[in-house]
Amino acid sequence: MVKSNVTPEDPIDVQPAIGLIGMGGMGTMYAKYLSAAGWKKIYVCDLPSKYDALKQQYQGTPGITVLRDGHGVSRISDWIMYSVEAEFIDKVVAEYGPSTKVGAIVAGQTSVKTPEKYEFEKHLPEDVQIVSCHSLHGPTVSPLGQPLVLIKHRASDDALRLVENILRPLGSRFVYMSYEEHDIVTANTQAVTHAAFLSMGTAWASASSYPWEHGYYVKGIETVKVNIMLRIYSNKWHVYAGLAMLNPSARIQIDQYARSTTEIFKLMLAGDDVGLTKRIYEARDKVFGGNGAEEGVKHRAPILLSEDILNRFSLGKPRETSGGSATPPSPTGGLPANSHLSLLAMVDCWAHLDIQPFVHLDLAATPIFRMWIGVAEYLFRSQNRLDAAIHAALYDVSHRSDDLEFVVAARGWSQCISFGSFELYRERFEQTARFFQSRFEDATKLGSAMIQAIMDSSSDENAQKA
Ligand SMILES: NC(=O)C1=CN([C@@H]2O[C@H](COP(=O)(O)OP(=O)(O)OC[C@H]3O[C@@H](n4cnc5c(N)ncnc54)[C@H](OP(=O)(O)O)[C@@H]3O)[C@@H](O)[C@H]2O)C=CC1
Ligand SMILES: O=C(O)C(=O)Cc1ccc(O)cc1
Repeated sequence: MVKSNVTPEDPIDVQPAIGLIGMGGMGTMYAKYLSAAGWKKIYVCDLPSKYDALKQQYQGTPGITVLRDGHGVSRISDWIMYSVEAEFIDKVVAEYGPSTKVGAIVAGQTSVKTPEKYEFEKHLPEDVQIVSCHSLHGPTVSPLGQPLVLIKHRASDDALRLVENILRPLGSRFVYMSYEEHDIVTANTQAVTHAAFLSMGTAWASASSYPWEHGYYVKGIETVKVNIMLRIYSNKWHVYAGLAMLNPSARIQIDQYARSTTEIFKLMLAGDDVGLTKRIYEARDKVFGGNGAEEGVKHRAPILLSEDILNRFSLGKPRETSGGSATPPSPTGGLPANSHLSLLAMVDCWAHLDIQPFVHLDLAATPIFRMWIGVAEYLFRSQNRLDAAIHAALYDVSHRSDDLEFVVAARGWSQCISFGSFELYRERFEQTARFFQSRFEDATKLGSAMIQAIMDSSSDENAQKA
């Protein structure tokens, strides 16, 4: 085996042969960083039908050799990563797994690990080691400082060291988990968070309303909601479908999210002031402070930037509101009061499932999850803002039609995911995505800048603490 403490500065004949099967968003990102670091033997492939185009694309790129298919890559590589759709992992590993080089180490980049583990165990030869991985961010986000999960499943310590050394140039933070822990954590963080944003998008699209156009969703945390929703719908549908439908824990979390949304909406319709306030306060205390919350949660610095900075990333302009500069600042920033049903339901859902989002935040947060907790925290840690949301939920009907659409959408997504049909999921996703398509380019740029600003501000804070 290649020595585990190898670096890109070592001569080519002692460097590991790195294999990448699947050259979509994630495979391409890994190829870029590993080649730039100086690894000199990187073998890549996608489907054989894309061989010529890929060869053209990588002509002259240092260290990268394009091969026709996964057999070629598997036969010569010491570390191989499958970066293909989770839906196809069975077929792809069944085909190329048996060609894996004797003693090689195999990984998958799939966002859901239960099927990957099963297929690796079924199709990889006994002498092959398994150290899987998962970058907890999309391909357009810089990997620097982001969590990169490593799963030492069937491997020696030396094999793990070698994988760490191969991947070090990404600059990510290694997080160690088992296959099983991975799927529980990502169901708690990604799957249920995506359900909220998918539902927002479907609700707005069903109401034929661009949220940045009528002036309700253009400031502060509304900006975050809109930008992240657009970011998700501009990504590949299969990424979200796979992690929601193939992860055994995800359906339970997504079902609870729909249940929380519906039950809160019923309390709103009934005008049940006491019942709604009790329910929301109990959830708040459990997740953000009070009985049952971790001590550290109550004292940590907030995640989000100031409202003024968030406003810079808005796709729209606020509606003119009455009242001049003498008007005192309102908890809603002068906009019609929003019930923030999506957030009330999120915190209620975390509370019901005994999920402690801040524990996941420190361990394995994706940028989107980090921002979603930030938004929830912004609302729930301010008594004024939370009370304004509860008051709006009960007595202000300006957002009521959006809330109704949201309830229907959340239930619809949960039901779709429970059916487990990729085709149905794709149709739902693409129907909403088509409605927003014209703004994807702007939203991707704004969203990336917003994510970077939030990441930078939290690393500044950490640096100050250190
Ligand atoms: N995008 C994201 O934000 C993240 C994704 N992931 C995970 O990484 C994996 C890849 O995702 P991503 O790169 O975004 O998806 P892409 O769709 O961009 O890339 C997957 C690539 O694999 C190709 N492929 C399919 N079958 C084969 C095969 N038999 N041999 C070689 N290549 C094949 C696909 O071709 P074709 O399109 O023709 O099917 C496609 O080019 C997924 O499992 C995803 O869950 C993990 C972290 C983040
Ligand atoms: O940050 C998120 O949740 C994203 O949407 C990007 C993403 C998608 C899939 C992954 O496996 C990891 C990250």
